[in-house]
Amino acid sequence: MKKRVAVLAGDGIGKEVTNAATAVLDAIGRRFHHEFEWVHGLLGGDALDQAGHPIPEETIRKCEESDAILLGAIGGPKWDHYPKELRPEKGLLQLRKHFELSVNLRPVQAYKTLLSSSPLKEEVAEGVDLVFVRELTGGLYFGEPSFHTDEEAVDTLVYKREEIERVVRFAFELAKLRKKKVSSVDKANVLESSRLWRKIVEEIAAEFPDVEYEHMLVDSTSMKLITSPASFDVIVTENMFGDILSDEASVICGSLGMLPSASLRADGFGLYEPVHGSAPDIAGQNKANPLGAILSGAMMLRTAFGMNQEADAIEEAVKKVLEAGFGTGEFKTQGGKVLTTTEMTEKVINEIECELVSDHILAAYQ
Ligand SMILES: NC(=O)C1=CN([C@@H]2O[C@H](COP(=O)(O)OP(=O)(O)OC[C@H]3O[C@@H](n4cnc5c(N)ncnc54)[C@H](O)[C@@H]3O)[C@@H](O)[C@H]2O)C=CC1
Ligand SMILES: CC(C)CC(=O)C(=O)O
Ligand SMILES: [Mg+2]
Repeated sequence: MKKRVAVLAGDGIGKEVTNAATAVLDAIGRRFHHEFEWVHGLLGGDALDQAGHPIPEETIRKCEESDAILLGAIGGPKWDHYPKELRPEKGLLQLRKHFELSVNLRPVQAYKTLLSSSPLKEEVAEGVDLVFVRELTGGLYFGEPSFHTDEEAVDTLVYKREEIERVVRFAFELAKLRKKKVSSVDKANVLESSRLWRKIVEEIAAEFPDVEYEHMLVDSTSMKLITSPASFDVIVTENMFGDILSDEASVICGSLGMLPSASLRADGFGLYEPVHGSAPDIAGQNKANPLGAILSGAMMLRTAFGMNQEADAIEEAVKKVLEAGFGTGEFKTQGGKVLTTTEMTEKVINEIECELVSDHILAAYQ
């Protein structure tokens, strides 16, 4: 099956981890007889430098003509002084808005072999398997007016009923397929938008009597994510809270570099990217953990193309490499082996190709 994927590598480690993801997906293509056509486009600071805009028209067109979007990361100090409309981050926000990618899934899983790398006690991190369902195209990141002068600064937080309904319903549907628990996170003791959010959660919860739900305030949620992360199943929340809490939760499994994500439109079209940013502190050093990007590739296979077996193959390969004690430099590996980005990518590809050999052997004796 041939699939066309727009690849927007972006800035900093975005390029390194996206190369890793496409190399792994090519290995999957060889094993399962799929062809991926990679259509490269500019986004972020790189686009600003080369085309004068953080999201050129041509990039939008390439994405429109593709079956899915694979993204690295954007931004960096080089572009921080640009006016807000030209900042790399604005390019990413416009992309999300243009494609109406309103539901952002960020799964967090504790890998047994990485428990010792978690800043949490092993018994606290163990068994964590939760997913953030984050609203992605509303709230503070998009509200107008938004400006600052030397004397004042304004950001606007607006949520429309339908924006809340869409993401909350998605969270309940997802919980039905998992452990049947939704934690809705807001700041309803202070914010009007959170009060509407809470009301809508109650309405939608009534449609899902078999799903348990709770309302939680964002401040105490940030504490509970650290003290009892395994108590969560599906966490649904608005744009900024989801952004912050998911970075916090990433360290449960030892590194921000491990977390993948999918950003989905109502019809299933999606963008797949690791949760982390462009990491200017390690960019260009072949140090970045590529697993968040590689696992985002697995999410793409499963969600965009219905390639479940292929997605499983990537996730299994990642698990095996971690179980063998390999990790990238940011892990506090205890006696494990530290790999570069390219070495880690090769290890994952080797696992996939090793299975290819055994598939061939099995086929010969069928
Ligand atoms: N989706 C995106 O493209 C995002 C872009 N950004 C942008 O990235 C830039 C840097 O932001 P930061 O706050 O530093 O966040 P960051 O996520 O880039 O980095 C935070 C810390 O985590 C480490 N880290 C991140 N990804 C890693 C990986 N794959 N392997 C190993 N270590 C990793 C970095 O080295 C750094 O110490 C900013 O310009 C920001 O706007 C930030 C978040 C998301
Ligand atoms: C870079 C921003 C636009 C958003 C962000 O940090 C994220 O979506 O994780
Ligand atoms: Mg973020």
